[in-house]
Amino acid sequence: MTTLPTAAGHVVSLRPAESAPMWRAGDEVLRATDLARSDPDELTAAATAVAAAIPSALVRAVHSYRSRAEHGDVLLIRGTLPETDFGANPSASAAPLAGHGVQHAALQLLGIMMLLGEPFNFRTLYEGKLVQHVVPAPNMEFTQTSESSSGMLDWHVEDGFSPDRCDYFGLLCLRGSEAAVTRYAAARDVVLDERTRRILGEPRFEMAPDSAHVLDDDSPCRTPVLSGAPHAPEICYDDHYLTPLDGEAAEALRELRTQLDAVHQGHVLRTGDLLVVDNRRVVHSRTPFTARHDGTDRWLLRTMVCASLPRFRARGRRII
Ligand SMILES: O=C(O)CCC(=O)C(=O)O
Ligand SMILES: [Fe+2]
Repeated sequence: MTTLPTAAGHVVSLRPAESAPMWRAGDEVLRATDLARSDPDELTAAATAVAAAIPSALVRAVHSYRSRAEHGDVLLIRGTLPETDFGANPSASAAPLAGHGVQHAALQLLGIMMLLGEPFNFRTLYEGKLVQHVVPAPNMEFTQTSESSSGMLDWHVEDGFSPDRCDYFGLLCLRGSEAAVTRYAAARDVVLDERTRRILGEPRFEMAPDSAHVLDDDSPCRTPVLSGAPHAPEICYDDHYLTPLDGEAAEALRELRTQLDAVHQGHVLRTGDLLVVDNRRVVHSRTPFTARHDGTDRWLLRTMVCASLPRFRARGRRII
């Protein structure tokens, strides 16, 4: 395994010999089970077989990321999938995990993400699927959702309207697009004067749910934008769904927005790349790409993780 600290985050590249035990564990699971019929708890339990086969160097890298994140709040793990044809991509985020290739990939994604906590989803998001497809969908090109393509997917955190938003999410690339750059900016990298920082730390903002959620009540919640310890600041930001409640708050938000553009890093995801993002400390976005809608489009799998076991248990279920 090679590890490469960069300004953007930490990159870990697995050699095929290191990934092979995980792939074999996945194959064994799939010989006995069709995961398309598994519920979210069964899917998670199945992925423990992959988790148990993770090479120790990767366990160490993920542990160092989750405990100190000294190389950044994003971790890129490369070489997680064998060179396989994953077939035609589905054209909706909530599509089932159909077929051996995508089920295999879902197990790798869940198996590794479990090192950070418990996978979960909102029941209001993509039919509560534990593993969602990030694929371009017809007529969704310019939306601010996982199904967008021709339009920029602007700066956001996942589910900023909810205190239950994930602590981490993982994006596993089955098929990339050279035009699609996944961009990220960490709260600890933005440079702001004391006054702006103070205003952003006050609940002078409202965050509304994004359009991907199907909700009865879509009223916004009051929130600060920056929070947490000074050495590990957290951020709750969205270009479209966050509203400042006064003029000073609006000005502070504009300064933050400028900083996100100034300090961001980016990565073009390729097959087998797993990008792990700290959703409490990082804002992300994705540049436009062209969708063909012919089954050969860019295709990622995404899952979200709750890192606090007491918080996870208090919710009482995996799909909340
Ligand atoms: O497509 C990407 O690289 C990012 C996707 C994303 O941010 C999302 O689905 O919310
Ligand atoms: Fe996102």
